Amino acid sequence: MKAERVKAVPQPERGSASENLLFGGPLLYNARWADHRDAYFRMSLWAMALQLPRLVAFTVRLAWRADRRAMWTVGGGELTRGISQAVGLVAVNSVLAAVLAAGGIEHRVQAAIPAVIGVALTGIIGALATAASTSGTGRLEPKVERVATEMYLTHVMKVELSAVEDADFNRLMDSAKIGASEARRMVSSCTGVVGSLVSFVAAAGVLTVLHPALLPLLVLMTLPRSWASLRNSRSRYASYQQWMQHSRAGRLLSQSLMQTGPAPEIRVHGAGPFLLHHFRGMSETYEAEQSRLATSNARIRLAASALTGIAAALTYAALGTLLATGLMALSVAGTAVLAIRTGGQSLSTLILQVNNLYEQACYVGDLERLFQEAAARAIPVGGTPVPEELALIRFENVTFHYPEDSDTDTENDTDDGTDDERENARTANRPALKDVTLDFPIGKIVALVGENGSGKTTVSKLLAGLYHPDDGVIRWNGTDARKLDRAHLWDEIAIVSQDFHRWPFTCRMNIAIGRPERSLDEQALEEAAAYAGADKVVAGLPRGWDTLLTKGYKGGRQLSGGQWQKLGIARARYRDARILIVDEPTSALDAKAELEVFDQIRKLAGNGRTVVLITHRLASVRHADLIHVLEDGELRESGTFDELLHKPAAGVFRELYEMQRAQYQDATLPGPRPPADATERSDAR
Ligand SMILES: Nc1ncnc2c1ncn2[C@@H]1O[C@H](COP(=O)(O)OP(=O)(O)OP(=O)(O)O)[C@@H](O)[C@H]1O
Repeated sequence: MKAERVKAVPQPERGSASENLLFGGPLLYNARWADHRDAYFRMSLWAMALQLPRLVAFTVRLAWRADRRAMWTVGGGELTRGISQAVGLVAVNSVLAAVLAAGGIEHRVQAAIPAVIGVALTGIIGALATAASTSGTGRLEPKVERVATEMYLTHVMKVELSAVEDADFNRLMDSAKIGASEARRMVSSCTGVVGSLVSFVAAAGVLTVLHPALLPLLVLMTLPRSWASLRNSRSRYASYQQWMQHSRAGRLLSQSLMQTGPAPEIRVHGAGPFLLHHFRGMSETYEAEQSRLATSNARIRLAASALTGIAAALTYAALGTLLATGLMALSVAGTAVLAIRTGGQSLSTLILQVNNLYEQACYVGDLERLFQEAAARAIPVGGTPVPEELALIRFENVTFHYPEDSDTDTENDTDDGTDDERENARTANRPALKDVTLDFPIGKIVALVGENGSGKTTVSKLLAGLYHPDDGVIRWNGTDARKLDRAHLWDEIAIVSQDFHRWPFTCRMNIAIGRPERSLDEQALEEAAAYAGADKVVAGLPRGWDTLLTKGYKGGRQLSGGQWQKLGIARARYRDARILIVDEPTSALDAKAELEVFDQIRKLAGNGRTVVLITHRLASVRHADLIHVLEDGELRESGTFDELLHKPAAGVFRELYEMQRAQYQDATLPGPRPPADATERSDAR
């Protein structure tokens, strides 16, 4: 495919050529979305400043959880450092006062000695405190990140599937993930703030004692830079929020070039240069945003520097006036200059650290928000236990829509949209299941058949408790599935979905992960593998059960699609649940393996388990106890294989079956394949 030309001047609000071509439109979170949904964009600096203490407290709680001792070391170290700096400044003042006093030089030097010792001691104490704080921070930071990440993962792991599929929740997950690592950095920013605050307070105290007018001037000197830093942090954060989806898509492109999965297709289809070209296109669009940010930041900094310069000139002019008018002694002026320098430095560090803290707090705020959002969308814990003597699961008038993106523009639904847009909106809002009533008798094989997109997998996902109906109810022996304890419900279910996960672990773990809480049971593993025909796959691997099933790692092996499918079935078998859902279990299997698998599935139902079989191979559902036929999200017919085939008026099932049968009837065959040795003999002749 010929690559599209990427626009020289990217126009983010309309989307770059790459975004439009590959992702169907701009990937920015737009202002409308931000206005309505993200309070942080509407936040003034003042409002954020009010939030800051709460977010600092949140990080301190994380640090407390991670390592209390290290936290005390850091806090104590920073406090000691600041105090020693303050005492040092007072000692310097005493040294200067003694040296510049009247009298003989010998006498003056002697008088200064205790203060000099004080300066040295405070220096040593300050250095020791800094060392303690540095080592404490080094210990604390990785632990805080680990604790924050663990909390993040724990929350994410517990949300409903609908949240995981939601674009807004994904955005929050992205931002909060950064929050977990920013929490780590926030620890050192917090310690930096404590340290520089104490130093500043010390210098400010000394300065106020020297002359009260000097303190406001010192503060004035640093105000412009504080404003500039905070403003820049805020615009960086806002830009990140807006461009996050874009960056994720750019990473997706670069990662596809590095991953083993798409590697063969990328090579054979020559998609590499195409992807690289669009990676560049996406990056260039983002670079334009970064340039905009840099220019705006530079302008703000320049204005702030000019204002700081004016304030510094004012401060030193005031000091000169005090000195010239005799209102301040020379020794005091010397200390004042030192205090202004120390105080100024502390204040600059303080501003830098507060600025860091502010930026980090924005992300940590997202982490906190994720915790709240995840808690609101968490899978409920507890409920009615699943009935012991389960006889029937019934769908009663079930209607279900897949959750829509909250960012999806419903304006398309209005009269202003084009016909295509209205058609798209209509399709997007169409229910995946419409007023479906059907039964799953326990201990039987129930097949779900129908054309692509007819709703078979959706039925199985609702049955598995991954979603709840919008209308109607799913009853387990009469109890609404919503009321059932979801952990119990899932305990009853094993699922082999069409895209079951191929774990990049050993062969053993790829099956054992079907029941991760159970300690490894080698015999059960062997049985599950034999059940699915995966025993031959294991036997053919260089390290048997211990073979790593992923390419790109030392000793890693890749399996064929059919071999993977056997492992997937073995995994579900190892789970040993009462209800087994198999979605296209044999699509990648050869004819012999397919027959064997269906035979095994039948035997399973014979042992009192329920098998829900989703397949397009209609001949394979011959032995099902009950077949449900779906079309466009609606149940068209139900019955046994014979009932559906021999209905007086042909239904969907018979129509589909006839089509498949016709494909085989066209072929005229000369006879069965002769035995292998007979073929060889005839070839020899
Ligand atoms: N996660 C999802 N989010 C939104 N829509 C979905 C999702 N999964 C499926 N759909 C839509 O729901 C409808 C039913 O899909 P479903 O996967 O249940 O069909 P199916 O009968 O299993 O199809 P197939 O035979 O192709 O596997 C389709 O229109 C599909 O596009």
